[in-house]
Amino acid sequence: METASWSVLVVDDDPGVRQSLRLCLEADGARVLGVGSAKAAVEALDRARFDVVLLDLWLGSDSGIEAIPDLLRRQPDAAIIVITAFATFETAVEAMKRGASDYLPKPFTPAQVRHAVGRALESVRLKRKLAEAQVRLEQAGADDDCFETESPAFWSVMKLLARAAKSTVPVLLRGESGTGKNVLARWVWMRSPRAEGPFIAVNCPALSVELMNSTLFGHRKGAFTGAISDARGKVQEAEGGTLFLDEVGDLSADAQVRLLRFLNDQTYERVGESKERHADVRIVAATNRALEDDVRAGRFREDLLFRLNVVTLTLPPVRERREDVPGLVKYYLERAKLRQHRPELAISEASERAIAAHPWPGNLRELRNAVERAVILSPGPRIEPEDLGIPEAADPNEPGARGGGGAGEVALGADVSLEALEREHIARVIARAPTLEASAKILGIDSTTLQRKRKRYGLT
Ligand SMILES: Nc1ncnc2c1ncn2[C@@H]1O[C@H](COP(=O)(O)OP(=O)(O)OP(=O)(O)O)[C@@H](O)[C@H]1O
Repeated sequence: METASWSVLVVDDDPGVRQSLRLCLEADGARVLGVGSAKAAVEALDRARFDVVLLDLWLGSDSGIEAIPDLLRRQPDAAIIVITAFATFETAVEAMKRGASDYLPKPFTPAQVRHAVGRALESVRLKRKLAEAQVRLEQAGADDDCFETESPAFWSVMKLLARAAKSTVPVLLRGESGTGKNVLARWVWMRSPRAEGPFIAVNCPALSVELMNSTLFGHRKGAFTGAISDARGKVQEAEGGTLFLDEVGDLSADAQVRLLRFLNDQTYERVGESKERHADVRIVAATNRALEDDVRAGRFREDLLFRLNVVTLTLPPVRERREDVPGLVKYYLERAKLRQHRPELAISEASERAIAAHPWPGNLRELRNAVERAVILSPGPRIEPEDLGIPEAADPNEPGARGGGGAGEVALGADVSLEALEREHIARVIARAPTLEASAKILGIDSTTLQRKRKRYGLT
């Protein structure tokens, strides 16, 4: 079946079943490990990477179904195929809900096992290829950035930004996740008189509260346990250039005080030192939160907000710049075709309709990932909606097409797959809930399952 090295974890309390699956899959070139309990499966996944897990649903006193989330938490990109002698539709649905990718009823033939594992392996490889492509895309940055626009909302942002770029005043970029705040922060720097200086980006939520001040402002040797030598902070690294504070609302109270002082007179002190230092640094900050709410809740200093707010621009979400979508798709498509060596690939009319109807809650990031995904996945000469991972939209020329549907609407009971319904529902809940935790709560699933589903549906 496969020549490259691949691995399967068989989880079954019956040694006979483990042995026969091992023989069948090893004959095809798999590395197979058999274990008899959910606990042993978890330990195996902690120790080594597996492509496919064949999981019996009845493991003596353990329940295979219960174990699925735990197994996926360890290796989210592994495919789990559940096997059981008690095949019922309900257990299959339950297993899928918890993240299994397929279902194999006992008794099964070697051919059925090979077929199911082969399919799972293919999807695991595609998933990994997509994840790698996504990482490469995020790293590629400027190569794929497009600032042409037909949207009055985006146009006025760009016009103001171009003016602000020439000065040294702080800029605050607001907007939903994926609207391009990081990209525009760089854009400002590149068009500013400080383009020759450094661009230093700090992702504030990634900093631990304990190390936030020292990361930003540096520290003196011995200032705290682990401070084994003097260290300069990001502010000093950004001397003569621009310091970009992404998700600035996540700064600790103490770091907010230090930043406010720095914005007032460009002075600061390293942690554990009383010597006043000076740096010539322009601050660009971004947030996808309503900082005014944080001010009201006492989480963010109002005086700091006023200082950061000198030029504030709110980037419109994709649903409010729909006129740009066809141009952006064309732009992403041309580049993705070059990258993936598929110059002949075209886009179907059904895909164009689906793209126009989809709400794109993940904004530009989601749009670009969907196009890249489609260029990788599309088996034929034309990209179809399923390659993009978005639901089909009704054809207005077809008799019986539903009228009055808003952007991206998927009607209950219409000709749509359960998967499309689930995707759409998750996308909408994420778009309106304040946090991912809140979204998970509304959806009745845990945050890890939500993360996995977001990844699967490209809802980044
Ligand atoms: N001007 C642009 N042209 C084309 N694609 C863009 C542009 N801006 C952003 N993108 C795409 O969207 C992705 C996300 O952009 P970016 O990280 O700047 O968004 P963000 O608003 O900072 O998101 P987050 O709040 O999640 O950090 C980029 O990697 C890129 O694929």
